[in-house]
Amino acid sequence: MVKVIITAPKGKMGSLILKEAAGRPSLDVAGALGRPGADYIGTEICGVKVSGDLEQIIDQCDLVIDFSTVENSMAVLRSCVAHGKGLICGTTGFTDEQEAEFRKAAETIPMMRASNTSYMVNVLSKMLELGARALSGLCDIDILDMHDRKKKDAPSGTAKELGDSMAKAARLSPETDITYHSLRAGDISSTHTVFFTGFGERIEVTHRAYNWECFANGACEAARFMEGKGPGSYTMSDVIAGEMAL
Ligand SMILES: NC(=O)C1=CN([C@@H]2O[C@H](COP(=O)(O)OP(=O)(O)OC[C@H]3O[C@@H](n4cnc5c(N)ncnc54)[C@H](OP(=O)(O)O)[C@@H]3O)[C@@H](O)[C@H]2O)C=CC1
Ligand SMILES: O=C(O)C1=N[C@H](C(=O)O)C[C@H](O)C1
Repeated sequence: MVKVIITAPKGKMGSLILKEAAGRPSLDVAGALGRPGADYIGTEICGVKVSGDLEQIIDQCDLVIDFSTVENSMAVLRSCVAHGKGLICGTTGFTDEQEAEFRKAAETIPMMRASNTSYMVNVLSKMLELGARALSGLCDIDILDMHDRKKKDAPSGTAKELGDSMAKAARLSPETDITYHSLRAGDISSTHTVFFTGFGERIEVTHRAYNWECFANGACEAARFMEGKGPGSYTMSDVIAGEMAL
């Protein structure tokens, strides 16, 4: 059983992950980390005590699951490195320098950076690699991500990851061969469409999340996958590989 600490227990993602993880026999939720000073610090959510200080509780876990803010995630990363704990980070919007710090950390701790933990999105990514390999040079490739008006980052982390994996598979540049578009409006839940646009014809591939449960389920699957793993960089592709026999 993996002992986890879950951050942001009042956040849209953190609250769903906590609820899902608390009901899974494969996970033991050892604690939750809330925003210091928040009125819910010291209370219990889903039967789990919420602390405002990771240093006080981190030794009780094997792994931290963090879907919060860029600022908090950087602090969580440094704590995990200092204490030799694993980390699944689903937060998006990091700078290139911050992403490099995650990669460096993977030399000493088990690390999973995953901008999208939905099983279907990670299957979609494999399908898109095939599309990009078959169609590169024959069409334009565009990615449109649509999210609610409160989302902080654009393009989404998913759009960037899908672009990176297509570019790698088809030997393209993710910056110059793929174009990114973002719409932030109302309460749209995560929607990604990839357009392969030729002349006289076009392919559009879309993933729509109706809510955030697919991401919470995937985060818990990822935590189960991380059990017993040593230092290194792991991805959702590794998590789904067993299920897809890839
Ligand atoms: N990888 C994936 O599959 C997915 C990733 N995401 C990403 O996850 C991140 C969070 O998204 P979402 O849940 O929608 O955002 P929310 O705004 O709902 O949640 C952010 C949470 O961070 C908490 N927080 C802020 N500072 C701290 C701190 N110092 N210590 C502990 N908690 C803190 C806030 O606490 P408080 O409530 O007290 O303000 C809040 O609950 C985003 O980057 C988003 O893009 C989202 C969906 C799926
Ligand atoms: O903020 C969100 O909602 C989501 N963020 C992630 C991203 O930036 O790709 C994953 C998913 O799209 C939901």
